[in-house]
Amino acid sequence: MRVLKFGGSSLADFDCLKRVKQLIESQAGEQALVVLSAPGGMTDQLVELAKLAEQGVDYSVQWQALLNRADSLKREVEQLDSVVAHWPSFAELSDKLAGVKLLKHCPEQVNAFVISFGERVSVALMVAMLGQRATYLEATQCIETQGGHLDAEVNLVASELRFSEVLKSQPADFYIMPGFTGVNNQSELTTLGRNGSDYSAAVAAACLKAEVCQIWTDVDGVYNADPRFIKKASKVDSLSYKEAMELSYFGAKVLHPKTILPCAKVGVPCEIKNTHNPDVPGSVISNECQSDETVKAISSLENLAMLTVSGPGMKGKVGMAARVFSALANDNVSIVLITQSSCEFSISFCVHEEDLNLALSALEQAFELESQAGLIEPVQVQRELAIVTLVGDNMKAHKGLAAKFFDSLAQAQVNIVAIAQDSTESAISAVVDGALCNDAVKVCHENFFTHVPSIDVFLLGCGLVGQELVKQLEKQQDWLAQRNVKLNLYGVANSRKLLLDANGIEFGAWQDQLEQQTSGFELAKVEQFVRENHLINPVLVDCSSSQQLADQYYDFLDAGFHVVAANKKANTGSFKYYQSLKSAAQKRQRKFLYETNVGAGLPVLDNLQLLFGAGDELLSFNGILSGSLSYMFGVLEDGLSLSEATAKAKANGFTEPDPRDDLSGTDVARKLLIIARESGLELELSDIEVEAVVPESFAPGTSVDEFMAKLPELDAPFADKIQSAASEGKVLRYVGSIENGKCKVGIEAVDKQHALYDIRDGENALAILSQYYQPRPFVIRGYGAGAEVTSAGVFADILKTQSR
Ligand SMILES: NC(=O)C1=CN([C@@H]2O[C@H](COP(=O)(O)OP(=O)(O)OC[C@H]3O[C@@H](n4cnc5c(N)ncnc54)[C@H](OP(=O)(O)O)[C@@H]3O)[C@@H](O)[C@H]2O)C=CC1
Ligand SMILES: N[C@@H](CC=O)C(=O)O
Repeated sequence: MRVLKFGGSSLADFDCLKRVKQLIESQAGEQALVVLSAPGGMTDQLVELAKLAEQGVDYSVQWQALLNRADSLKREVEQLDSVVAHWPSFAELSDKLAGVKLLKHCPEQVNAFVISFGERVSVALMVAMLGQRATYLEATQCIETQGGHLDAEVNLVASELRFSEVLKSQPADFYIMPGFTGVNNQSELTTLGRNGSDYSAAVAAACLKAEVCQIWTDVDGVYNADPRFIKKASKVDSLSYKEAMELSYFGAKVLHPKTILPCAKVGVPCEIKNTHNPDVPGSVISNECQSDETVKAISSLENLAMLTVSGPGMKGKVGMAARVFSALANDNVSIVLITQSSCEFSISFCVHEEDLNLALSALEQAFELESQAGLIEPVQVQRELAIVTLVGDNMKAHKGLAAKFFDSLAQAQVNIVAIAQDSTESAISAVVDGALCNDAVKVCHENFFTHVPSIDVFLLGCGLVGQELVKQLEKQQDWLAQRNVKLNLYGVANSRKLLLDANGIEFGAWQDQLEQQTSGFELAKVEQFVRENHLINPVLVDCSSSQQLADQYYDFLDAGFHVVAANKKANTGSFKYYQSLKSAAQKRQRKFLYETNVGAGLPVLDNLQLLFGAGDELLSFNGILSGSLSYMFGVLEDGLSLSEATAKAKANGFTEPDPRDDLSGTDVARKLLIIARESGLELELSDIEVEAVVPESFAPGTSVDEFMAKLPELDAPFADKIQSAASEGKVLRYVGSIENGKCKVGIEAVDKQHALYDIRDGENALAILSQYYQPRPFVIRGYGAGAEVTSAGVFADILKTQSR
C-alpha cells in the first residue's frame, strides 16, 4: 500500500485535477490510499464565510463565489461523463452558516464542519474522475482524534484499528480520503489544524504500515533554505526524520510539523514530490538517510516575541521553570524556544507574536504574589524577533560549526538576542531581529552551502577612473565566477544622478540609463536598496574627488558599508576624522580601503600597514609620488613647454580632475600626509611644507579650461628653470620627503647619480627607510597614475572587502 497526499496547489483547477488523476493512475498495479486537501484557496473561502456568519454580516457575495467555483469544477468533471455521486451537501453547509449567523456564534464542532467542506469537494470530484477503481473513504470512519474539534490530535492506536476494519470491508485499488478531517470518540467531526492534510496522510501511512507516504506539492522537495528568498537554495535529497522535524518546526513550510512523527514511529519513508514536475526525484525523509553533509538546511521562523522572567526569586528556587511553563501550557501557549543562563537569575523563551498577550496574562496571574513581594520583576518583552536554525544530524561533535554560524551572523551585521542548541546537537538556533532574518539566512547559506560570497558594489564617480573600473568589472566576470566570487555592480552615480538596479547594472547600457535618472546619490536611498535586496556585503566605491562624499565616509561605514576610496580627501581631512574612520570601520567590522590614495595601483599602503603591523618603524621617506608631475618633468626635459606638458598629462589621465591640485603640490602633499599618518605621525595637511610648481595664486577663481588657457604665461619662466638645471647636468624632479617627523614636497634638481634621475613618464618611486629596511631602503617603483592602474588598484581593494 502506498499513501499519496495532494495539497491544495495541486488541486486548484480542473487541469490540476486531471494531472492528479494521472499521477494516481500511474501507481502501476499498487494499491494506494490518496489523501486530498481542498482545492487551493477554498479553505480560506470557508474560513471567511464562517467568520462573516459569526459576525452576523451578510456573506451572500462570498457564498456565491464559493458556489460558482465548486459548481464550475463539478461541471467540468461531469463533461467527462463522470457522475459526481458523492457531492457534499451545499444545502447543509448553507443551513449551518445561516444558524451561525442567527446566533452570532460558531461552535467549534460547526466550525470544523464548515472549514473541512473543501476536502469533501476534492474527494467527490476525484472519485468521479477515477470511476470504478476508486472508493470514497470517509476520514470520519478512519481517523480518530482527541482534544477538541479544531487542531485535534490523532489517536494512532484507535485509528489503526479503524483503518484495518474499514479497508477490509471495502476492497479497492484506490481509496480517496479527505485530509484535515477526523472524528472524536463521540462520533463528532474534528479537524487537524490548518494544513493538516499532511498529518492525515502520515497517520494513514503509519496505520497501514505503508511502503511510502508521498506528499505531492508545488515544489521539488525540501530546500536547504527558503527558495523564495534564497535564489541559490537547493533541494535536499534525503533527510532523517529528526532533521525533517526540526526543519518543519522551525519554519520550512513544505511539511506540516505534525507529519513526521507518525511516519517516524513506524519507519515509513516520507517523500516530498512536485505535482508539476513528477519525474524529478523529491526529498526522501527516512531512517536510511546517509549523507556526509554536516549542515543540511537553514530554516527560519518569524513573528516571534521573547519573554524574559527574572528576579531575585528565581535563583536556586526549585520549580520556578516548571511554574512558568505550566502557566503557559494551561493557557495553550506554545513555546518555540527556551534559553537560560547558568546564573539562573532569568529564564527567556519565545512564543508566536499572536500568543504574546495570552502568555503575559498567564504569567501575571501565576506570579502575582511573587511580583507583589518584589521577587519577580515585570516580564521583559522583545517583539518582532525571528529564529534562524541550522539543522543537520552530522553537526554532532563537529567542531567549529557554531563559531561559523555566529561569525556568519556577525558578517550579516545581525545581533544575536539568544541562542539554543539541544543536546543531540542536530539543531542550533539563534534568536535575531526579525527585520534582519533574511539577511542572516542569506549569509549563512552563502557560508555553509554555496561558498560563493557576494560583493555588492555601488560606484560613486564614473569619470576617468570609474568608467575604467566598470570596464574591468565587466572583463573579469568569468575570472571571478571561476574563483567563486559573485561581484555585483548594483549602483552607479555621478555628481547629479544615481542609477540603481536590483538585477545588476547592465554593462552595455549603464551610461544611457544613468542619464535618464532624475535624482542623485543619497546614502538613505542606497541603504534602502540594500535593505530591500538583503545585500550582505555592500561596498561604496568612491572614484570621485568630491569633498562632500569624503565627509560622509563615517556615515557610510556606520551604516554598514565597506568603503573603497580612490578619493584622497577623507584621509587628508583632520587627523581626528582620519582616526574616526578607522574606528568606525573596526566597530562595524567593515573595511575602509584606500590603496590607490598613494601610488595609484602600486602596493604601497598595504605593504606599509603589514610592515608596521610586524613592528617595523619608519625612519625616513623619500620619493616621487606624483604620476602627472613625473610625466610632466620628463617631457619638459624633452623640450615640451609647461602648458603642453600639463595638457598631455591631463589627456593621459594622470592629473587630478583639476590639474591645479597636482601643480600646486597639494596632491603630493596629500599622499605624503597619508604615508606619514599610516606611519604613526599625527599631522595635518597644513603641517606639510609645500613648494608649488604653479602657485595657487596663479589665475585664481578660474575654471579648469580658463586656467589651462592662461598656463602658457608660465612656459618661459619654467623653461628657464629646466635650462638652468640642465646646464649643471641635472633634471628637475618633484620630490616628497619625511625626515625626523617633518614632511615636505617640492622641486629638486638631481644629477645622473641620483636614484630619482631616471624616474619619469608617469612612474613613481618610493624609498622607505625603516628599522627593518636599513641602510638600504625598501623601494617600490612603477607607474603611479592613469585610469588602468588606478582602477586595478580600486578593483583589488574591492576584492579585499571579502577577506575577514
Ligand atoms: N587619475 C589617476 O591616476 C588617479 C586618480 N585618483 C583619484 O581618483 C578620483 C577620480 O579621478 P578621475 O576619475 O580622474 O576624476 P573625473 O573628474 O574623471 O571623475 C570624477 C567623477 O566623480 C563624479 N562626482 C563628483 N562629485 C560627485 C558626488 N558628490 N557624488 C557622486 N559622484 C560625484 C563626477 O561626476 P560629474 O561628471 O557629474 O561631475 C565624475 O563622474 C580622484 O579623487 C583622484 O584623486 C587616485 C589615484 C590615481
Ligand atoms: N594626479 C595624481 C593621480 C594619482 O593619484 C598623480 O599625478 O599622481
